[in-house]
Amino acid sequence: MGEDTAFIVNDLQNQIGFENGFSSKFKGCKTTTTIGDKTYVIGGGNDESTLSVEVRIFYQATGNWVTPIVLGSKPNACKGLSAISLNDDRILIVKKGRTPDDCILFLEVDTWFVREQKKTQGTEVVAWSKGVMGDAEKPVVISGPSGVGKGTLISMLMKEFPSMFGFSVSHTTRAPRGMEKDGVHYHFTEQSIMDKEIKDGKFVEYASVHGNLYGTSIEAVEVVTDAGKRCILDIDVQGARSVRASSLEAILIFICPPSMKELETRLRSRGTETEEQILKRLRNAEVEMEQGKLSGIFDHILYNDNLDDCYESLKKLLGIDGAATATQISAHPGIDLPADHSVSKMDNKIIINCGTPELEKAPESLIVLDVSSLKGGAPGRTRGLDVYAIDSF
Ligand SMILES: Nc1nc2c(ncn2[C@@H]2O[C@H](COP(=O)(O)OP(=O)(O)O)[C@@H](O)[C@H]2O)c(=O)[nH]1
Ligand SMILES: Nc1ncnc2c1ncn2[C@@H]1O[C@H](COP(=O)(O)OP(=O)(O)O)[C@@H](O)[C@H]1O
Repeated sequence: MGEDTAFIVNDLQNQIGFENGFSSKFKGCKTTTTIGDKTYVIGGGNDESTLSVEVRIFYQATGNWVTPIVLGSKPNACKGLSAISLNDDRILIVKKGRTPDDCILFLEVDTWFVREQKKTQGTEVVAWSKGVMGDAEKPVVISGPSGVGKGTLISMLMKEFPSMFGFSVSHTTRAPRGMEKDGVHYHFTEQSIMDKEIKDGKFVEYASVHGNLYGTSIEAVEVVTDAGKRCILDIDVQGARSVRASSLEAILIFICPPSMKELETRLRSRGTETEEQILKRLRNAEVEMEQGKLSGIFDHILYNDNLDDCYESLKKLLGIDGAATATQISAHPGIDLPADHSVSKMDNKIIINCGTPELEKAPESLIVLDVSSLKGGAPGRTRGLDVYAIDSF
């Protein structure tokens, strides 16, 4: 059994004077944890309404401070913050809050996602990820050639199960079609802006498709999961390959047309592309079909011949073909963690003591966080948490 108590911030403050790494406005509350020769100082100010939790890294070997690039949604500053390292690749942060995704957070410091970002950025990178209870349903990736019916199938799913599924709104540099709305169908953007956001690590994946840039932002996926819904992504084969290699742990489905002739008919009858664009999409469709069927990227292949039949098969794959299983992902139970708490680690369990030390006779209340089944660092989310409370002892 190993035990690893959370750092006492003042000790490190005295030893290395970490005020150097923070501006004076971050005087309020900080916590630290050390992994190897790096000490991560994580802190926020006293004004909870305006500031977010900031991160600095102190290199013990050289005595240097680094301000890393911070990806993901920064949590708001608050008074009670504790940090504890898990497997040397992420730091568990516990803070005052009412629900697990509000008070249990992870700062990824050496996960696959962060290592990839460090390579791209050439500097220190850390990423915030919210703790998610249990095995939230995996995101669903739908791919297939232009005109095969991806959008139609996704619309049917969202219409029948509006509280269960949420669409990941991609960014694209292509022009909007007649009925398309910015922020609903796509975030329509410019190449230079999107290039910068990609460089800043804001995207889970991106690809150049039919001459335009398309990408899924971390935020697009987070917005859906924050609403307690299962995320659906409509992305091309290159994007699906990136997702397959990532920690997103999605189910990947490729939709095939009954024939190339029928694909052309659908594309033409949709009437949204110029002749030149149609020809380009049909040429690309040949390659996409080959990669979709043979690459091993996809978990399932569906043929969209008769639309209703294909939709029924899709629901079956997602486990929602019977009314009994068509339930919404349940909301998180509240845990109401106070600012005044202490955190320690025993094996795969984090023990959060919410007792009030000043009141000697007050019953101690423990919250136990089981981290033995953590699933990946899906950008923005770390699944597989089990949280339970022991009221008093
Ligand atoms: N990699 C990637 N591909 C995307 C994304 N959003 C859309 N796509 C793909 O881009 C391609 C073109 O999409 P679109 O212009 O809407 O045309 P459509 O395929 O005819 O509906 C399709 O294969 C989409 O699946 C994204 O965020 N990432
Ligand atoms: N099974 C089907 N049979 C006939 N037409 C279909 C079928 N599925 C979709 N369509 C039609 O084909 C066109 C292209 O579908 P869409 O969903 O826009 O494709 P994608 O999103 O894959 O580009 C639309 O006009 C749609 O109504």
